[in-house]
Amino acid sequence: MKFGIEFVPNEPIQKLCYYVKLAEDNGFEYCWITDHYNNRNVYMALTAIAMNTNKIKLGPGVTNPYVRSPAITASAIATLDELSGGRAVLGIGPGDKATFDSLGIEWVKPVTTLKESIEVIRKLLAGERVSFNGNVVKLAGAALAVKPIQKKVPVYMGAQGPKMLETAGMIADGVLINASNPKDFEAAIPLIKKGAEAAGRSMDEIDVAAYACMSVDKKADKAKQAAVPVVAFIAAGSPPVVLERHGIDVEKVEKIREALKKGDFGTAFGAVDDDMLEAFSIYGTPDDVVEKCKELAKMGVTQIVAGSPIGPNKETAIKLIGKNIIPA
Ligand SMILES: C[C@H](OP(=O)(O)OC[C@@H](O)[C@@H](O)[C@@H](O)Cn1c2nc(=O)[nH]c(=O)c-2cc2ccc(O)cc21)C(=O)N[C@@H](CCC(=O)N[C@@H](CCC(=O)O)C(=O)O)C(=O)O
Repeated sequence: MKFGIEFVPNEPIQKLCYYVKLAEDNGFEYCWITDHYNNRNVYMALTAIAMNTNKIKLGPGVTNPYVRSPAITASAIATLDELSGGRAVLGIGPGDKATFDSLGIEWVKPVTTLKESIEVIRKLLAGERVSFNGNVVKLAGAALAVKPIQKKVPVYMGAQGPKMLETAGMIADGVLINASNPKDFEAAIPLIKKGAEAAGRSMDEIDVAAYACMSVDKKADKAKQAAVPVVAFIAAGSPPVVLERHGIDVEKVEKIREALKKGDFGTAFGAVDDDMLEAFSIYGTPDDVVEKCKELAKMGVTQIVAGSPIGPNKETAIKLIGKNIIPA
């Protein structure tokens, strides 16, 4: 099992560099930085992290082809790969509607847009002069003047919907799935497999990553409390099919949604119950978390990404994961 770590760049980048270096020293292999316009810039964060680390692979987890043209993403990834000595990975997904609404961007054909974007990004990174007349993506003789170090920069897709998962199986080197519970992978992996088989690929070529809400502490209850706020947002953003899969009380989720909209975090977090915590996070002592990681491995997960909050105390949690969970 590979381990990754996710950070939202919503705190000073110098702090992120410290945490990622600590994660690298504790055996984490991947660092994923989320990409939302309202947080610190993803590529500036990745640049600083690349300059402060030596081994950990790093990349956006995940960017999207709407806020930046695929050629700009290809240029950023080639630059990151050169700067990091060949450690860049590209995590790219369809982005989210709320963001595009606030930016006045039309969310055109996400599956097609992802497919075409990944195709042209790969061509640009391979040093080709690209003319492409797709349904969505158009290029006329575009080429990069910067070459990545890696012959083939791994491309991971952020995906949750069935078509997106199938597409990831067809074209991606990895899939980053925002989920923490084996039931979600029971549903997702057959779809990825279907896409892989349709493209004549084997599942061995695909790194299936659980992009999980994780909270680790020596005290289980402290870990549980720290997971509550993140789980509230996940529950509120989960489609009905996911709530049903986990038998989550829809009324309680509606209550959380309304409270979050009003900024009433006390009510929202107070409505988070154990079913939601089980469904949408991996929390507890290192031993608890090892057991949950083993269950995910049995489902076919090959990378576990420790996502927010990581633990009540990030530094302690990173060390606990490095010492007790990664080696297990
Ligand atoms: C578009 C959407 O795909 P989805 O994968 O479910 O999107 C949910 C999330 O994956 C998406 O919002 C991600 O960008 C969220 N996301 C992040 N989003 C961000 O904006 N920033 C992040 O940092 C981020 C991180 C992240 C990490 C892991 C992860 O799994 C997701 C992450 C969807 O609705 N898909 C459906 C429908 C697809 C569709 O639109 N089909 C249409 C059009 C077909 C076509 O496009 O050609 C049709 O059938 O007509 C499906 O897959 O079946």
